[in-house]
Amino acid sequence: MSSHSKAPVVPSNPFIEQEFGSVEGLLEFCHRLPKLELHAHVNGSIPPEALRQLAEKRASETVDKGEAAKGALSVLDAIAWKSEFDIKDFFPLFKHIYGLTNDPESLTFVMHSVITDFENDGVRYIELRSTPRDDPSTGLTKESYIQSLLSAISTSPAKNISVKLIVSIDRRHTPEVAQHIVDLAIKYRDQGVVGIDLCGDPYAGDFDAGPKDAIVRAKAAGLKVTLHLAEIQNRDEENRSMLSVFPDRLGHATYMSDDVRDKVYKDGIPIEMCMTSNVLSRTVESYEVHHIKQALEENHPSVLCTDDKGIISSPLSYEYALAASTFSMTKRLLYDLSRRSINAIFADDIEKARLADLWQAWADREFSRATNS
Ligand SMILES: CNc1ncnc2c1ncn2[C@@H]1O[C@H](COP(=O)(O)O)[C@@H](O)[C@H]1O
Repeated sequence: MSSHSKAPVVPSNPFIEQEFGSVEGLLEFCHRLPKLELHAHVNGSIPPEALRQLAEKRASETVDKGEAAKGALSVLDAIAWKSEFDIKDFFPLFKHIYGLTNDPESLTFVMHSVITDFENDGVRYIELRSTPRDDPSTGLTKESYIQSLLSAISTSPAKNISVKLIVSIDRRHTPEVAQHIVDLAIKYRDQGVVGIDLCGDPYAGDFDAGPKDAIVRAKAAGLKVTLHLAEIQNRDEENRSMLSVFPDRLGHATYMSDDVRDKVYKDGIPIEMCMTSNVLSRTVESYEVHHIKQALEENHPSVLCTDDKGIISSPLSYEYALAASTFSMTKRLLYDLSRRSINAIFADDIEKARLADLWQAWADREFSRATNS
């Protein structure tokens, strides 16, 4: 098996040397910086070591589950691809992971690994998202899937991170399934569910004929909504229809026509930016031309996120470091970017105030230290 790929290389330049001393200094700062993660898919965020452990455990079990293990090991192999990768190669990987994360025990293991992994990277608040699934082979239902994730959140050993759940609808889901998922999100909203996401292969499904009505109902019920929008080109009609449901945040928002971008910017809808994921899946050519550049220049609310950290191998601290290196961002600008992301969270004002205090205390220590030294 090929070895697992490394996190992206953060290039140095004179600005980085002046502001952070070195790339190591930059990475150390970005690791220490308190961060929020608002766009992370659970099954795409499983640390490779955890996936391997799960696969090895399954391989030692029944014949059928051994097949699932083989599939997952092939994902670990695929993770070493990088240079030949494309967004169309991405979605088939998940069916292999799903063969392993299909009962409460494995879901708990996975959630604990994912949460601890983000905590260890200095993430202090996370909204994890996941698509509820049935699996007749284990008796898993969409409802027991959500219950398993929520119960894993409450038993997580990670104590320095606050965790919420966004329930995802897949673009391939029928309107009935989408409505059922919204029912479940409403049912569990007092237990940690904060919103609904629309995700999945952007080449599949049809927003108007599929999940739109369910998402309108979710909004009417007071749930927050985030939509993967414009991840690929030539979806202008769909993008306009998506904006008509008043999403609270957008994922990616890469290929917006002028009128769509004008509306998104005018309405100040925060965008979850996943730079490495976009570059590796080739929906964006390079970090330098990533659309976060324009958003930062125009002061549009932008949140740095990882998307599928288990597959793309880039922790959130690296996304900050890459932004600093690419767009010459100072320590203060990185802090402000992270701090402003608090405004975009789906949790209530009490949680926002708690986080604001946490961030302020960090800044007081960090920046007075810098002034005093
Ligand atoms: C590359 N960018 C992306 N664009 C759209 N959807 C994505 C995605 N990355 C992941 N997913 C969605 O998240 C699911 C895996 O996590 P959960 O099973 O929900 O936890 C994938 O099946 C896909 O539907």
